[in-house]
Amino acid sequence: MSDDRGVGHTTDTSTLLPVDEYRERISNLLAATRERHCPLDECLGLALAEDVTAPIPLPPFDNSAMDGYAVRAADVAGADSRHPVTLPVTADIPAGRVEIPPLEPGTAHRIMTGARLPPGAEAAVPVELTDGGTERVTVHRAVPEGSNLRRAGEDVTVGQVVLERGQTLGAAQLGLAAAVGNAELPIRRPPRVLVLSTGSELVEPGTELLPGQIYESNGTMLAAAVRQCGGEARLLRFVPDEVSELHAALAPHLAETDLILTSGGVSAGAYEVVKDALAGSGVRFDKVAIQPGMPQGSGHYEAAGYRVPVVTLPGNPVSSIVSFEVFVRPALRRAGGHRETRRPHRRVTLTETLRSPSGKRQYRRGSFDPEADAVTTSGGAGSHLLSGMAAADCLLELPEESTEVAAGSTVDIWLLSEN
Ligand SMILES: Nc1nc2c(c(=O)[nH]1)N[C@H]1C(S)=C(S)[C@@H](COP(=O)(O)OP(=O)(O)OC[C@H]3O[C@@H](n4cnc5c(N)ncnc54)[C@H](O)[C@@H]3O)O[C@H]1N2
Ligand code: MOO
Repeated sequence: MSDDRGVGHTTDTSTLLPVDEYRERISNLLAATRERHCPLDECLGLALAEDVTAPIPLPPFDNSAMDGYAVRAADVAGADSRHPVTLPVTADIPAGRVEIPPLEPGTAHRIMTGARLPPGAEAAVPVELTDGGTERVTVHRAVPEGSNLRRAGEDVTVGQVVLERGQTLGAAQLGLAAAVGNAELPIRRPPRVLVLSTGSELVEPGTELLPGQIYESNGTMLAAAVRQCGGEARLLRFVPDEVSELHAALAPHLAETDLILTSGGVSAGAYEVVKDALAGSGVRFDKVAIQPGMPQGSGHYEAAGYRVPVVTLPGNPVSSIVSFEVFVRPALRRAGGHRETRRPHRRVTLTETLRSPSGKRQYRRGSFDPEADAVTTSGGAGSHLLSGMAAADCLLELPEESTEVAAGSTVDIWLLSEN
């Protein structure tokens, strides 16, 4: 039975592995993935393998920032509502027009936003400050030289590094890569993760649930967590608590797997299939000084000439996702070439008093209030309380030495919504 610290009293904490040491061990388990070139629309969330430099400036040419008229500033210098200036319109320049006639003194060209500026033009007069004429245009207000223009290279210069190796490619980064002319980018291949749950009590969601059965949820959750951090997940759903079935499920996938990630079957019960199948064959089972997530396994799965890294997470759903966050996510980020391997951390004020188990680093689930720079827990400490995890936008990190953290004190949080 667990107390409200979310941990039973049976564990001798002096034998537990420190959290940071175990995280390091998992990170060292995975090799960096290979570099390859990838079309832009397949690069979202991946890490850049090389710096990207701009072969062209941005904007590539001087252009108008407004729909209106390209003019010489002196030609409209005296214009106001009582003394409008009228100029002949001698060309029409839509965006994309390549050949542009020069602007002669005393004339205007009608020009659209993004269209190349004609030689000789010094400003653009927005159409709202004119009568909108197409043969002749009457300008009601003077505009200073340089108004409403966008100069070549004012955003990006030729040779500038626009994206850096290790950067995670999001929407804006991919937009910039396209804007300077890249059809593809050098990226690091996402780590391929085989996700497998174990447990004879598990039933496919969407089917009937009999007494004693539960819907399988860890596989879906962990596969999504892998994808969210830039990995490629193959979800094998689940196998019953049978050692032979576990080996059979893994066999067809070993050639194209960088990490086998299991959940369940690693604690002290009579039917611990993961432990039974993997112990003594290159996988170590340890207890780590973390709550939730104490029983962990890691090493290499060796079969049919393959040697594939494996991490076995505990089956309790919150233990499973929290230990993914703490141990597996940083390893996958590093293997996939991402510069940022950790979630953003902040020090914020705790709104309530929390008890935590001595000798274990506890991760509680929380809601961060950026206005108050404060955090409140979402649900209790129990490792079965998945709805509190789903409501959370951060993890609270309570250190090993603390048994009580008072309301008003400062705690570390990891923001789950960013990066
Ligand atoms: N005598 C002891 N019992 C337990 C210990 C211990 O040290 N001594 N450790 C406890 C802790 S802490 C954890 S965490 C769990 C880990 O157990 P397992 O990894 O062996 O996981 P299971 O027993 O298979 O399942 C635990 C729990 O989670 C549910 N589960 C499992 N897989 C899934 C899934 N894919 N989807 C949804 N839910 C799943 C399962 O039904 C159980 O309720 O052990 C404690 N016990
Ligand atoms: O305390 Mo267990 O590790 O339920 O997670």
